[in-house]
Amino acid sequence: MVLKVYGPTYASPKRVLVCLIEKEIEFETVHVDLFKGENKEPEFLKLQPFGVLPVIQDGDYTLYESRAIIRYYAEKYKDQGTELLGKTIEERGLVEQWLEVEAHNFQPPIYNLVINVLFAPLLGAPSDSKVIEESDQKLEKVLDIYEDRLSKTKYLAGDFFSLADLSHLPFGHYLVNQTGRGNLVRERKHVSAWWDDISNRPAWKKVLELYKYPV
Ligand SMILES: N[C@@H](CCC(=O)N[C@@H](CS(=O)(=O)O)C(=O)NCC(=O)O)C(=O)O
Repeated sequence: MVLKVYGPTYASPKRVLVCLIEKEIEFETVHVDLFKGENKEPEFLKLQPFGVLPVIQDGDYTLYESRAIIRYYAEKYKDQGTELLGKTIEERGLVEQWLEVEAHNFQPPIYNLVINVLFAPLLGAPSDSKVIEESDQKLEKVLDIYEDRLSKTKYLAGDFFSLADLSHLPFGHYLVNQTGRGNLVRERKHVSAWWDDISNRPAWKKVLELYKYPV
């Protein structure tokens, strides 16, 4: 049975897809239409009770939460494809640290901008200007910390590409290309060079080619 990834056009499922391609793991995708509410259907909720994407089915093994899924496959296929977890426990610690930073400091403000700058106007919903302003301010501070870190090491966990860098791709793509705030990256020399490096990796370009973002 081939691994099934439910999504796949949305940002968090793309985090899983790019990891599977880097690890040279075969998979199929199952489209779930969020705009039609298919993620709230009883059948889907049996797989993912929180009603969000992605979820994977690998034989009789089911897993959700994109960062849990990429950690699982990066470990399970440690010796296949791109090495993504570092070579020592100290490097692994830094990979985990920056994975958490991405989840708790990088993605949330970008998610708020995607909802309020990108989706709200499309759906005829009101945008929250206070949330937009707070998200811009939070991102400035976060990216200043990234600029300092990336002035010392080529990648976030060290001088090697890892799961931590990979995890930034789906929402970094929104930030740089679709929120009108790409300048926040471009104004920071090391962050800009890092973004160009990781977003030009063949695996990510393949994800963008095969699975278009919904907007
Ligand atoms: N922490 C979850 C977040 C999943 C999530 O919020 N997915 C969004 C799609 S995306 O924002 O990641 O592109 C979703 O399904 N949203 C549907 C909904 O919120 O009803 C993960 O990383 O898997």
